[in-house]
Parts: sequence; C-alpha cells; structure tokens
Amino acid sequence: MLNGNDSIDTIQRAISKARETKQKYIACITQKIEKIDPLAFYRVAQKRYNGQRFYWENKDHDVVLAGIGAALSINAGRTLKYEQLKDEWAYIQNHAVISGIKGKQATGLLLFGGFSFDDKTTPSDHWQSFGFGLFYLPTFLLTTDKEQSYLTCSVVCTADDKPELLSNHLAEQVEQLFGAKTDFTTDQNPLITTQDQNAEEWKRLVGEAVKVMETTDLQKVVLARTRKLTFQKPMHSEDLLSNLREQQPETCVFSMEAGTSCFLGATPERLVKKSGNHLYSACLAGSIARGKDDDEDARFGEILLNDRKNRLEHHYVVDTVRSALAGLCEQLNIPEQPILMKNRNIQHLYTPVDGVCDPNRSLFDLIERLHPTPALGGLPRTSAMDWIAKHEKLDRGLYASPIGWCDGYGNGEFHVGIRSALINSERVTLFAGCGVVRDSVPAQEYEETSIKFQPMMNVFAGRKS
Ligand SMILES: C=C(O[C@H]1C=CC=C(C(=O)O)[C@@H]1O)C(=O)O
Repeated sequence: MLNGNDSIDTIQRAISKARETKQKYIACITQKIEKIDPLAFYRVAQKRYNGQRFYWENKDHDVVLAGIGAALSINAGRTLKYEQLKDEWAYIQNHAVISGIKGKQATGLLLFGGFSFDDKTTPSDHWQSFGFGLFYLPTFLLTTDKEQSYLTCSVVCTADDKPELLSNHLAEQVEQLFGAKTDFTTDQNPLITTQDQNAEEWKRLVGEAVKVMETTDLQKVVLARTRKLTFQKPMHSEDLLSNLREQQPETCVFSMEAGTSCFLGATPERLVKKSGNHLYSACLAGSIARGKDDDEDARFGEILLNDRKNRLEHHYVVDTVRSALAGLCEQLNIPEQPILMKNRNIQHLYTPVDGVCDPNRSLFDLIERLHPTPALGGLPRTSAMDWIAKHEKLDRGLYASPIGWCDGYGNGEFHVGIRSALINSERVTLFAGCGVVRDSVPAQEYEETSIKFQPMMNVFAGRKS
C-alpha cells in the first residue's frame, strides 16, 4: 500500500536534515489511492487510535478528511493563541520534507483542530483534553474528493532515528489500517437519562439580557443551554457520524477526539474558507422551524424573511462580518438581502460572503478577526462576551467556536462548532444557543433552542426524523 522506496527516501532525507540542524524534521509522503469510504477508515482505527482521530465532511462533499493518530499536536495557550498557531504552523512547514503528490488541496501537511470559545473561562473537567484549543498534524490523513482518495503519512524524525525502522513501522501501521475488516456491527446502547438545564431559570436569563439591553450598549447576546444525556455504555462516534452524514447532508459534519472525549456535530455555519486567495464566509442568524409540508414550510420561510427581530439579529452579523473582512480583502461581495438556508430541522436567514484576500493572510488571521461573530457571541463583542462569561454559567469549550483545517498550500476551512455535542465516555452534553435582542421573547427563544437540539438528538436517539 505505502510506496516503500518513496517512504524510506523521504524519511532518510528528513533524518539527514535533523542531523544537520539538530532539530526534529517531519517526513510527509502523499500518494493517490483507490477511492475508499473515509468513515470506514476512521472506524477501523477505533481501537488502536481511539482519542486521536478526526473526521470532516464539508457540505459540498468535496473535502472529506479522516485523520488517524497524531504525529504532532499543538495545545493552544490562553493568550495570543492565533499568533501561537501561526508561528507553530510556520515552524512545522519549515521543518518538513515533503514527497509524492504536491499541491492538491487538503493533502500533505495539514493541521486539524479547534479553539475554545472564550479565553477567560478555564476549561472544566469535561473539556480538559481540549484546553483552550487543540490541533493535530495527523500521522495518517485520508483525503477524499468526489473522484479520488489520497493518503498522507507524516512522521517526526530525529537525528538518532533509523530510516528502515521508521519506514517499516509506518508501512506496518498502514497495512493494519487497510487490512482490517470493515463490516462492523453496532452495539445497542440505551439512553438512560436526559436532563435539561432548568427551563425557567434559562428563560429568566433571556429576560435579564433583554432588560440589560434597555440601559446599556449591549445590542445582542447569544445565550446557550445544555442537555445532558447518559447512556448505558461509552458512546462511540462512528455510528453517530454515519447517521449525521445521512441525516444532515447540507451541513458540515465533523468530529474531533481528544483523550477519552469527542466533540462532534453537523454545523450549517461556515466561519471562513480559503482557497488560495479566494475567501468565503457566511452570515447565519435568524431561525424558524421547518413546516410540516411544502406550503407551511414556504409560509414559515416568508415569515422569517419579513420578521423584524430576526432581520435585526441577522443584520448585526452581516455588519460585523463586513467590517471584520473589509480591511483584509481587496474585493468583498455581500448581498444586500439575506436568503433562506433550509436544513433538515430548521431554516435560517443566510447571507453568503465571498472575496479576494491578501495571499499572505493566514486563516488564523481571518479567524482572529471574525470570531466570535454576533451569531455566536453578540454585539458589541466585548460587552457580550463579558455578559456571557458572567451569566451563562456554562463552559462552552469548543461549542460555537472555530473548528477546521488548514493545509500547506494556503487552503483551509473553519466552521463554528454548533449543532454539536461533547461525548465523555457514557455522558454526553448537547449545546444549543440563540441570538437575544431587545424584542426577544424568552419562551420563543427556549423553543428555538429546542429545535436546535434536534439534529443531535436524532442521532443520539437513533431516530431518522
Ligand atoms: C448559536 C446557535 O445558532 C446560531 C446560528 C444560526 C442561527 C442562530 C439564531 O437564529 O439565533 C444562532 O445565531 C446554535 O445553533 O447553537
């Protein structure tokens, strides 16, 4: 499977570099392989690489990534995390010997990971393994587009390493991954308990936010709540991903493991995508249920498009994204009016954004500018973040935060981790939030967050509706 000559030669060159410079070097080999199911690849690695896997399938289904093992991992610090990531990523790229296929997006050296929502909140126990942010350079990366799969193997080499040993070890692992049986049976795992945050307290908090807006500069705040599920046995992500992929095809389906935890979801909201110097973002805010039939669905859509409160919620996001990107883009196209984005359980006001940005801008610069937009934080950003940190009283961890990948060719994509859940063995926490503005009605916001739990509830409860 792995081309032995390529691999030993690349490793040999990386070891020589390591000897010359007395620094570690990465050997990175990419080859085209027969198209395979990325989820099957993710699944076969469950036993041996549990805790070090990720999955990503964008809504166009033209970038599907399955990452297995961590050649390197980066833990983001509390402060200056975007600078840190930029520096560490540049260092990795300057200390790598790359061979095989080159220039193909999302292959070769690639970082996958996510940041925590907020630097002020110290990660609680259940988010501990993700810290303030965590990124992997995977040992094995399977990249699948509409036609083809590519396998990238990355291994860290030191001056003392022996090329044959490293290369043989890599080849053995590849053989195991590709030789393993892929017809799995799914264990029953009954749901034992479901516990929502206290509804009345949460609605009271929405009321308080509305009140505060009457007397302060706070214009919008996004409030989230959780639902806790307990299962009989530890929950594994592969079956959930398979169902999410089927049930939410118009979203970006992702998972990221860290130790015994796994964060996963099906998010409709792209924060930023970069293809060379082309940039794409999205403003998504303002929500309503799907109708029971086409007529009702269209009627709900019209109501949403014409609703003052939802239009205001949306407008704040568009304005903020426009000013965040204006300074970084030579060209920026943002339509005047939103359209509808219809997902399986919910419809949103949606304004697509595209532009051309300075090629030297890294994705981390763009994320730093954009996160959190008022679709996840609020407006003004600092007042909203302070209000959330003080009143929401939950550790969002990676919920509502940028999660995604960047490659060594200037491409990458980050979504925000909404419609998501954190798995800690047999305990699962679901997250859902909504934008609160001056006209918000607490009971309606509560209802909206209930709808937003639905995509994840459907897969955890194994239902198809
Ligand atoms: C914060 C969430 O949704 C955001 C994205 C789209 C629409 C939203 C809204 O209408 O409130 C939220 O801003 C969530 O799903 O947890």
